[in-house]
Amino acid sequence: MIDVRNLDKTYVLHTQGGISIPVFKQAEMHVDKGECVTLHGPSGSGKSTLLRCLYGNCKADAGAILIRHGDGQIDLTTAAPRTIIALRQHSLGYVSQFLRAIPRVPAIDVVAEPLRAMGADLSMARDRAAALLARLRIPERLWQLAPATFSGGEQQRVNIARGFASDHPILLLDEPTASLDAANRAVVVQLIIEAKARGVALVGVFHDDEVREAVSSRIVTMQPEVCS
Ligand SMILES: Nc1ncnc2c1ncn2[C@@H]1O[C@H](COP(=O)(O)OP(=O)(O)OP(=O)(O)O)[C@@H](O)[C@H]1O
Repeated sequence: MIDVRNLDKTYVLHTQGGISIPVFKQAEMHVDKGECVTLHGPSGSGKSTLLRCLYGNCKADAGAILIRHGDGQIDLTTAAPRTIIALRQHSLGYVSQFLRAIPRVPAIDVVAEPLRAMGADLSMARDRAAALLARLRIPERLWQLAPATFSGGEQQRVNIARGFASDHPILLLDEPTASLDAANRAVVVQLIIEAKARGVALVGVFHDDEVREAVSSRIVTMQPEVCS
């Protein structure tokens, strides 16, 4: 589902004297259906950067990122913006660390939106959204409110519900359990295990050791590049 080949990434800080920050060189990764591959390594080793590259949010300097899309594959490093939009609509989901929702949209519609974009009808998408919000213990009285006033953990659970509501065959998870208590972490672990069983290919960063142990099919260890 994902094939990363010889990927290089260096940030260049043009506004700070052109300083270079090498992040990874010749990175390789392969993810099959039904696997959860975990990126692990010290702070600053490039886990979030690699995830952002896999979502097309960060441009690599060299190499290829092949993503399964329908019957074919798309190389994210060379794909046109409209191809990346189609890929995100149908094939590639992403749970970021923080919820970025359109203001004034009720939580239930924030969660239902990716399913609607895939063509689901409104009542089916809202039913699925409601089931996930309930599973993630968001009180029903909040469902019709916009998440802007929710607590950090509530916003993150809305974000997770949104990621798992759609049926993307690939799902990227950037520290989805960071601000959750033990009971909610357990729900997220269960959602990941169920997604694997459905054949979803997942790539995640999990700082919590127990979560990592529970969900990982394989762990890819990243080391910080040393500047010379
Ligand atoms: N937008 C950016 N511009 C310049 N440098 C960046 C940018 N984003 C990340 N970096 C640098 O790239 C390196 C890798 O950062 P990244 O956030 O990918 O690491 P990480 O392994 O996810 O870290 P953490 O575990 O602390 O979240 C760091 O040295 C960071 O300073």
